[in-house]
Amino acid sequence: MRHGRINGFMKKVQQEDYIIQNLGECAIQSPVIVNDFTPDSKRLLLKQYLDYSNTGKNKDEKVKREIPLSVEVAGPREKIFFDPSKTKAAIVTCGGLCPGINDVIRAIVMQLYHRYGVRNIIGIKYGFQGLIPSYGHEIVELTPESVENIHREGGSILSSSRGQQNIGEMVDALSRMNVNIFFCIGGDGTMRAAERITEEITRRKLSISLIGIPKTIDNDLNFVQKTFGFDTAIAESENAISCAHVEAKGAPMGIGLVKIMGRLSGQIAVGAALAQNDVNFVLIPEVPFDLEGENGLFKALEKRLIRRKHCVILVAEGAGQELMRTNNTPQETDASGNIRLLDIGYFLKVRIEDYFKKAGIQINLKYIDPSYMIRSVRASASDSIYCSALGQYAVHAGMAGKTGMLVGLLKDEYVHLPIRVVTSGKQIDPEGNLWMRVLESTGQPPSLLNKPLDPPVEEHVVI
Ligand SMILES: Nc1ncnc2c1ncn2[C@@H]1O[C@H](COP(=O)(O)OP(=O)(O)OP(=O)(O)O)[C@@H](O)[C@H]1O
Ligand SMILES: O=P(O)(O)OC[C@H]1O[C@](O)(CO)[C@@H](O)[C@@H]1O
Ligand SMILES: [Mg+2]
Repeated sequence: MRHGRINGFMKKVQQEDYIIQNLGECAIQSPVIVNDFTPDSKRLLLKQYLDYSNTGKNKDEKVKREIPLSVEVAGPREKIFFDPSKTKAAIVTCGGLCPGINDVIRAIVMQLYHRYGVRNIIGIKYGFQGLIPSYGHEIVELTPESVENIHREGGSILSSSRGQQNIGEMVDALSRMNVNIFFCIGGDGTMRAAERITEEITRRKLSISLIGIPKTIDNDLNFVQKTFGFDTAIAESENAISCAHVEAKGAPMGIGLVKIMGRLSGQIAVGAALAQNDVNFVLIPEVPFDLEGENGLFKALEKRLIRRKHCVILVAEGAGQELMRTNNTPQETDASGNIRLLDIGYFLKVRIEDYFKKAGIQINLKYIDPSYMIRSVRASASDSIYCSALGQYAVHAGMAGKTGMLVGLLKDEYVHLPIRVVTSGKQIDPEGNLWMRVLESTGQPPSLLNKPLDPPVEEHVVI
């Protein structure tokens, strides 16, 4: 039996209260096409926590061996590891810019200063470069006054960078500067670096806590329900999609083609399509498609144009890369080792125009690429709320001496995740409900392939 607070009164809540009424037996087959129907017998456990505080010694052993799959819940701890009056904290921001970085920096500084009384907080400039003396970047002091208004601006007051730095040299710098807690704000690359930095700190037996905060508009960190900046990026994409829709409807046989960021995952494209509902085709890296052939994109587009006279296509920048590459295409990478993508937006524009020219159908295609405009803005209200929470929970974790971990939302709960589990990359499941909802709301064919793909060998991690 559980208790719930309703209108200020405590009310006993029992399992019977959660039974849903049915009008009667359902005897008619549903016309909805999905891979998995949801049976009434599938239920969500309500806020189940597990408390193993009275287990005596070897608690970690107990978690490893006896406790079912679970993660540590974030929050202030009764006992902390670092003495606030002697604690020095450092903050770094790495990888691409993202809405909300300044909100997180502000939240960390305010929480350290006002809740814990930490007075020594520094900012590392230009990502991990700032820890390498030869770059000559200054170290900046962070105070409540210096961060007071930074959340009103996009970008990062500390700036950022890409490119690998020597792990040993970075740990030398942290140790030389007597840093006790190192907050790393970044995406998958940053977390891979953070994992290696933690290993080196552990190898040297240093008492430096490393806490990650999940930043990236791509929302591609495993187990993290949502990275900060993602919601804002979706909201910012809306304008480009609306404009594409207006342009498509404003001319005979109009096509609005929008390319949106999203390197290895189409999370932003999917989110924007579901938020916008003017999109007719969503193309993402996780779902391959053919251009030509009876089931390919061109034929589907032609059918749609004949039927509705206009069409909006939203393509994630990482989609359809295999259509543009030949065996001789060089595989270029950026300074951090991320694969440089070929331009699917321009490629599709040229190929679609070419197809309809050959088919003798006059179209009007307008191509929009909002590019960096979706990530260099300030955070939306919902992202700002998320960023403050992440900053606050990161400080609680750091002060408690936790390390090699990241704070994040999982199943609507703030949790501590070991950094090693988040870096493997999160993608949209083409068989999952999210993609099914995209297919339903766009009306695009379930597959734009002429030949079905071989079934996947690996199983998806389901959380
Ligand atoms: N395996 C690694 N070892 C050491 N450093 C790494 C490693 N992977 C990435 N880094 C470094 O981490 C930093 C951030 O990585 P990256 O540029 O890939 O951005 P990110 O954190 O993934 O963010 P985003 O994808 O949102 O831009 C870079 O300085 C990069 O060189
Ligand atoms: O800043 P850069 O190096 O051009 O990076 C662009 C990439 O960064 C991201 O914005 C975030 O990883 C991606 O969506 C995009 O592919
Ligand atoms: Mg990345």
